[in-house]
Amino acid sequence: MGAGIQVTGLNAWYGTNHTLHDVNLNMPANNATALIGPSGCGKSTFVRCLNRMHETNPGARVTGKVQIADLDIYADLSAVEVRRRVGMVFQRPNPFPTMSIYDNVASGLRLNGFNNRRALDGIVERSLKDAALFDEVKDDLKKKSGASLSGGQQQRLCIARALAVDPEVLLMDEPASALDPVSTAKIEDLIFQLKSQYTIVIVTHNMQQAARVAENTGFFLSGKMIEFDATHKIFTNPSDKRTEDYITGRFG
Ligand SMILES: Nc1ncnc2c1ncn2[C@@H]1O[C@H](COP(=O)(O)OP(=O)(O)OP(=O)(O)O)[C@@H](O)[C@H]1O
Repeated sequence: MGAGIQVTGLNAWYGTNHTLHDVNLNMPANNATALIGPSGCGKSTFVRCLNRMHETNPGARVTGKVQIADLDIYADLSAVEVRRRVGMVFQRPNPFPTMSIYDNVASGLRLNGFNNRRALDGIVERSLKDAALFDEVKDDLKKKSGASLSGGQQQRLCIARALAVDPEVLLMDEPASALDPVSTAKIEDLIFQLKSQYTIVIVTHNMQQAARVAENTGFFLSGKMIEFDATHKIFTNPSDKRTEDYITGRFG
């Protein structure tokens, strides 16, 4: 099951560059939340604070609180435990190119010391099915490398790899922006299905995509969360003039 995410007073810096300013946000479990806003407003930085990746940048700093279910991810869990619970998919599909499809999906579990072959077979199959890729690759699991797949298939492979360790949250940073329209539609369908099992946070520049997949949408500007509300409200009747200017294309 997915877990809700509660962010309170979150600030983030790269060195002296204060990038996120006092962000407060409540993302319900088993929903998709879309994050929109102009380039450089801090969307990626924000999602990287949700799985403690931000702190891997030299000189980077985070203050405030991020709770997943009832656990404070900075106080109660190690970074490794957080990344087990919070999977991430990036803009460019990044499968391990020389590993087989099977080994790509199994990689996270093996890294955690999980080696039961029969159980691994079951998890790899389930993860590929959940990522809507199994039928396309089932005859080549151990024969083909991750790099031999199309871009859209590679992105679904990366989703399967993220799902294999059974996370509660899936972060997706512009997961379809490098894909063609057919592959994009598949990823959007997938997000819809995955919501029943995971809480999804998706960064997107595509407002139609946000409207299609997300129950709630947050609008970032200059590192601040300007408005967070039901997606239909954000796109039809936003409360803040700056949100309205952005969604109507008056700036950005
Ligand atoms: N590794 C880094 N080191 C220093 N500054 C960074 C780093 N990554 C991002 N920044 C800065 O942090 C700010 C927010 O960037 P971020 O990538 O979070 O924005 P974004 O909204 O995701 O942008 P885009 O939509 O273009 O991906 C920008 O000013 C950016 O220059």
